[in-house]
Amino acid sequence: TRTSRPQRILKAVQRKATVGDPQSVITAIDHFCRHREWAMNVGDEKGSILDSVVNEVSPVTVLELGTYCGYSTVRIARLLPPGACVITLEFNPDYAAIARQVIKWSGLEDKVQLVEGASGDWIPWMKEHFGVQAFDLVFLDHWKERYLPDTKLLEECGLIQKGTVLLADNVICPGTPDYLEYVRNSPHYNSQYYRSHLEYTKAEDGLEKSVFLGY
Ligand SMILES: Cc1cc(-c2n[nH]c(CCNC(=O)c3cc(-c4ccc(F)cc4)cc(O)c3O)n2)ccn1
Ligand SMILES: [Mg+2]
Repeated sequence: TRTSRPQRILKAVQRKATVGDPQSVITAIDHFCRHREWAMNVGDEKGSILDSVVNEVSPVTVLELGTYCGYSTVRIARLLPPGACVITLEFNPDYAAIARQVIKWSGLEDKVQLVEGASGDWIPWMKEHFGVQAFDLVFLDHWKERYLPDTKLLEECGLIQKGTVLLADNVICPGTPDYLEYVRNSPHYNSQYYRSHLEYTKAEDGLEKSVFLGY
């Protein structure tokens, strides 16, 4: 097919959503991915859990690993108060280009910093480049085999401190077994599993919320 799936998602947003209305962007993407083409957005069911965690944490600085088309970026940014922001990392330049336009359509570009590149390359530069002390919330939604190494890297770089909340998508499907084992057995994290379903399907999936307790 001539266009990519992310391009078709953007087209659905431009056709169905209202500029400056983040909820209409979320609704348009969910409708398209449920009724037209599946895509790897966190989706409406797990998205509601994400919303409740964002509201509970009321973070000032958020790190999102794995932007894709910007669906969860919009979900998070729409709940942030003035002055708060989400830094989101995307590896694939084509996904990043679409995400920028989706975020712009939602009117939330002032609350979002989208960075292109690999998590492992960028995390060590976060403090210096963005003036970040530590993250209040980290949403892990990138390559599943990078969840554990990047969590350890965030710890080493001092970007996780007492009270930081890690929220991980896809801990069942596709699955992140080594990450789950780590946060559930570490004395430095208090973890809980939110059972749900893989976006737009009946397959089991869920989010794992882990609060860092300090050293
Ligand atoms: C900064 C940085 C960023 C990245 C990065 N950027 N964007 C991503 C996307 C990662 N997401 C997924 O692969 C994913 C897959 C499924 C899925 C697929 C197929 C199935 F059959 C079932 C489930 C479902 C999901 O919800 C997912 O999130 N990684 C990588 C490295 N460094
Ligand atoms: Mg995901």
